Parts: sequence; C-alpha cells; structure tokens
Amino acid sequence: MATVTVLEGVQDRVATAPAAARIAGLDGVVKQYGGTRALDGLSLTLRRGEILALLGPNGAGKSTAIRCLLGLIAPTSGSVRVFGQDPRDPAARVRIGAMLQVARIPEVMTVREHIDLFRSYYPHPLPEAEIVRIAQLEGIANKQFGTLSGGQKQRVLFGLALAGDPDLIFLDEPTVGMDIEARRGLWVQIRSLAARGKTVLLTTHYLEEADALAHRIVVINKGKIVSEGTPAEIKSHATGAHGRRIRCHTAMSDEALWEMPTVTDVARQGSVVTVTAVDAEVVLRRMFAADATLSNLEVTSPLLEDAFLELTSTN
Ligand SMILES: Nc1ncnc2c1ncn2[C@@H]1O[C@H](COP(=O)(O)OP(=O)(O)OP(=O)(O)O)[C@@H](O)[C@H]1O
Repeated sequence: MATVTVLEGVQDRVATAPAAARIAGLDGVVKQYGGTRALDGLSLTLRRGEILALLGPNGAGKSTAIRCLLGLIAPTSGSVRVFGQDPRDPAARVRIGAMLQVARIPEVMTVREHIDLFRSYYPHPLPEAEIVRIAQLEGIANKQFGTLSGGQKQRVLFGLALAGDPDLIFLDEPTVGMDIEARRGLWVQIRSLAARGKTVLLTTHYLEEADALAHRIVVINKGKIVSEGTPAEIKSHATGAHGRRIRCHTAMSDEALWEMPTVTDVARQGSVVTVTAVDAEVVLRRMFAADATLSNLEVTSPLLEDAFLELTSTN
C-alpha cells in the first residue's frame, strides 16, 4: 500500500488507450501439454499502438500464450493470427521482435557484433546507432556479452528485440535484474515505442511496472482470463470490495469505529488502528469530529497488487 498522494505523484502513464485496429490475437486457444491445460480457451486481442500487460501467477499460461503468438508452438485448438497471417509466416515474423526469458546468445561475441548479426536477419532493420540509443548501450557496445551484468544483458536483449524495427514486440519479464533507474529508463523507451504506433505485449512480475506502463491489463489464471481492463479498472475491483485504508492513532473504541458508515474492517496492532472503509472521506470527517487526539494519519488506496491477489487467489 502507498499513500494516495504518492500514487498520484509518481504515475506518469500514457493517458488513454488508443482505440485502434486489432493487429494480432488468440481466439479460443486451448494448449494441452499431456495432462496439463496451459491455455483453456484463451482469447486475446492486441491493438496497434497499445501496451498490453499480461499478468498472472506462476504457471498461469503467460509464456505459453506468447509462444503461440510467436508461432513457436501450435495450439491444440483455436486460432492464432498475427498481421492477418499465421504467426509462422515469414511476412508476419519479420514484423515481430521478442525478448524472452530463456534467450541465450553467445557470450564471447560483443554487443555490437550481436546487433549487426540480428540486423542482418531483417529486410528493414533499425540503424545500429538507433538500437544503441534506445536500449542505452552506449559504453558497452564493444564489450563481450558474457562480461556484462544481469541488467546490462537485459538491455542488450531489449535492443536485439528491436533490431528488425518490429511493429509488434513481446517483452517477457523485460526488467528482471535491472535496478530501479535502469527499469524506469526502459519504461520511457517502451512508452515511446507505443507512441510511435508499435504494439507491446509485456509480462512482468513487477505489478508497479504494469501499472505504470500498460494501457490495458489482462489477468490470466489457469489459462483463462480472470480480469481485463485499464490499470484503474483492475484496481477498482479491490476498491469495490474493500475500500481505502485509514491508519492512525486514535482514542476511539473499535465499537465506535465499526459504527461509522461504509466501514468494512477495523484492525488494531499495538497503538495503530487500521480502518478500512468504502467512503474514507466520510469516515475521516467523523473521526476528526469525534477525536481531537487523532494523529499519525495515513490513507492508502488499493494497489494493483491487492486487486491481483484477489483476482488470482479466488480462481
Ligand atoms: N513444454 C511444456 N511441457 C509441459 N508442460 C508445460 C510446458 N510448458 C509449460 N507447461 C505447463 O503449462 C502451464 C503454463 O505454463 P507457462 O510457462 O505458460 O506459465 P507462465 O504464466 O508463463 O508462468 P511463469 O510466470 O512461471 O513464467 C504450467 O502448468 C506449466 O507447467
């Protein structure tokens, strides 16, 4: 939980989801691995210029969905289309860039050699200098890949995903191992890709990252969609159920707190009381009126984390 003011202050997301054409998607995709149903009738639409975050607990089916869209695996049933084609079609593949969790590239080659090699795969690659700039590889371009830190390696893999100037970019856990400064630097670049009309499908375990970046979030669990919407809409699931939390020192009794309108919970830990209420403003006004000693006040909103835990624990 973070205070309301902090939340409003740090968020710098692209304001609205562009209402644009579907460029890729899954329709009713089932993927069965032996007895495991990794995707269970999943339908997903990717639109031009949007950043879509695919969230879900371990084993939810996120990587399987990406692998289907990349044409790396075939669905057991259902359809996968990318730019109106089968994702294995070369005309679709050259418009896709991917940064996958399991990416392995030779350690002894330099960053620049990797960039040149990846650029050679595509008909209209991005200029090398542009890749170096976007992925912030200045200063490490002549180093061997194997000598880089985890965060630097991630930046190189991000740059390589952009080598073909793709229209659709898959980023599977792109900022793992990056410090917060590098992570925020990458967010800026991802936003600017979307602003230029590129579509980004992102998976992340950092819910703050999905919250800060995504136009739209799709939460999946056990291969099915459990929620879909803007970050604010997803969070409102948690708000609707629980409201906001008021932490404070107060002389009021639990009974008096429970009697206030819209209160859904009262918890006490030492001298700190946490009151959860759907309408926190009304409760606060009444608390100020009733208790002149009210102090150490902190009001928090549900984070995406609260909504995520709620959505994925009940399904
Ligand atoms: N090649 C495979 N063979 C058998 N089962 C698989 C295979 N790949 C994935 N699975 C299973 O399919 C389910 C979905 O896995 P997937 O890797 O898509 O989940 P995920 O959401 O990406 O998880 P994580 O967040 O841990 O990366 C899991 O139960 C997993 O064990």
